[in-house]
Amino acid sequence: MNVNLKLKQYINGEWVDANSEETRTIINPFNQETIAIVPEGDETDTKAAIAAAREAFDHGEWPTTPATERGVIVRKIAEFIERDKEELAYLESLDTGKTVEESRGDMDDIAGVFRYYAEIADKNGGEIIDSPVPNSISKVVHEPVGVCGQITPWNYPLLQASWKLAPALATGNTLIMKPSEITPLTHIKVFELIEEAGVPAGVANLVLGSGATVGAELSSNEDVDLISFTGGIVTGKKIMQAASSNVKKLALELGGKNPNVIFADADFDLAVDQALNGVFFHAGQICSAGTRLIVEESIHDEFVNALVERVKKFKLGSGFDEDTQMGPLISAEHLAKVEKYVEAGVEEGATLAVGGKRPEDPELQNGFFFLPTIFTDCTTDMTVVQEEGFGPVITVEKFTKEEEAVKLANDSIYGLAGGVFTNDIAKAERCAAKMRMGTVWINEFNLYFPHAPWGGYKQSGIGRELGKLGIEEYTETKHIFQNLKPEQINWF
Ligand SMILES: NC(=O)c1ccc[n+]([C@@H]2O[C@H](COP(=O)([O-])OP(=O)(O)OC[C@H]3O[C@@H](n4cnc5c(N)ncnc54)[C@H](O)[C@@H]3O)[C@@H](O)[C@H]2O)c1
Ligand SMILES: C[N+](C)(C)CC=O
Repeated sequence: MNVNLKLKQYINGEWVDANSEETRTIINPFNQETIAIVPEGDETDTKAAIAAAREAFDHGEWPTTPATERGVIVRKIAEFIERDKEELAYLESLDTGKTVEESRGDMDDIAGVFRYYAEIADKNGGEIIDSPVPNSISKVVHEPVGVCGQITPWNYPLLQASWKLAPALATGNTLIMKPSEITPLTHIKVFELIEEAGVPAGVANLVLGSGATVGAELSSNEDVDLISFTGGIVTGKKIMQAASSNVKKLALELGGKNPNVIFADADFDLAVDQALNGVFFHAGQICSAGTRLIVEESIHDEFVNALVERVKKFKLGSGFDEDTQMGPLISAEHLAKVEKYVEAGVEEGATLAVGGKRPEDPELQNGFFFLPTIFTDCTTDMTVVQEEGFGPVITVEKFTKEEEAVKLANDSIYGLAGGVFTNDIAKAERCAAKMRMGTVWINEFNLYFPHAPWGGYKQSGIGRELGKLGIEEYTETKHIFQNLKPEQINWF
């Protein structure tokens, strides 16, 4: 596909190179070929973008533009994403290695997010509340927070960006977006669409560059009012510290080590299928991947055998081949991390049921591939059970009693998501009520949509994206009290 992309940063309505003129080469994780050379911005580019966003917020029209008009513009972005879906899906797969079919699904989801926030942009108009004071009006209004820094990861580049861009724009904020330095292509494209939709100059800015420079400046700069971050827990903690500089509002969407509890009375084939999908989709590089299987002892062996048989038949390959089920990992660095993680599992005594190494297929040698891997005989104290590996690796633990399954599921510093498979709905509801996670799926795994909030308990994060709560992250709430018959107090 021939794509005509600007390959620049977007600051104050202009497409610009990095101040330093430095660049970064973006590579295809399937074959390590160069796919683009983009500007490598730094603190100076970031400061310029923050100044533009500050000016647009403090003196521009966007924050006071009627919400209905902002909704029209956000809806246009959704329409342009639908119009350019093939191009966007192509760029996302080129950049991340995920199958193009999956990227097409992401683009549908992304357009849906912009549509959802376009629809509710003008439905957050505040309320009149009962005042205890006679002859007074007491009203609550919602206002944009101000200048927002937004930082996204490489695994779902544009999807995670849409969860931030759409509500921020709909509510009248100005923003600076920083994508992961290794997957900037669909961000660039969507900023072209933001410009085409008529978002005024300075309102939405895109700075490309590393976390240590651009990300750190966004997090610590006192002209930024809010920082919304999606990424790893270690980075999240750094951002939390940096954001204390001016007590920024903070939204953190961090990692997960997500349990999937399979009871013996579950629909067996459904549970096997969803367990595989819940982990190996996008080669396990999903925050909510159900990498921690907790299986009732009476079906454990049969369940593991069924998983292994299916895993052996997976087709690894280019995301652009129609029969590919699983693409490569994102980078050489990440592949090395996953290998080390698997080595730790072996050293700690887990049994390797399948996978555990790079594939030997000659066609895959230039890509960052790792075989789908299943560990059995796992216990909660193991690194592979506690840490987020972010690769195609399942650990399997056994349980005999419902309370034990819930206890295992909750034995984690994370609390992003989890699943329960059973045909006993009362049991499923009991487990869901006790599982300490932002999302619990019953007889389903890894489903998300714009109307339902997304976020983590415990160290999986702070705040919520999507749904009505997703818009609240981008608004301040103000109480305005008006005395219609003021009287002197005469105290002093
Ligand atoms: N909870 C969710 O919804 C969700 C969704 C997707 C990914 N994730 C998590 O993201 C992680 C994988 O993504 P990753 O490897 O890109 O994460 P990462 O934390 O390494 O990087 C994420 C972003 O932060 C930037 N960054 C790095 N150091 C920074 C710093 N000091 N200050 C500011 N920004 C900095 C990076 O450049 C990148 O843009 C996983 O842990 C995954 O679970 C969570
Ligand atoms: C939030 N989600 C599931 C879209 C991507 C997580 O990595």
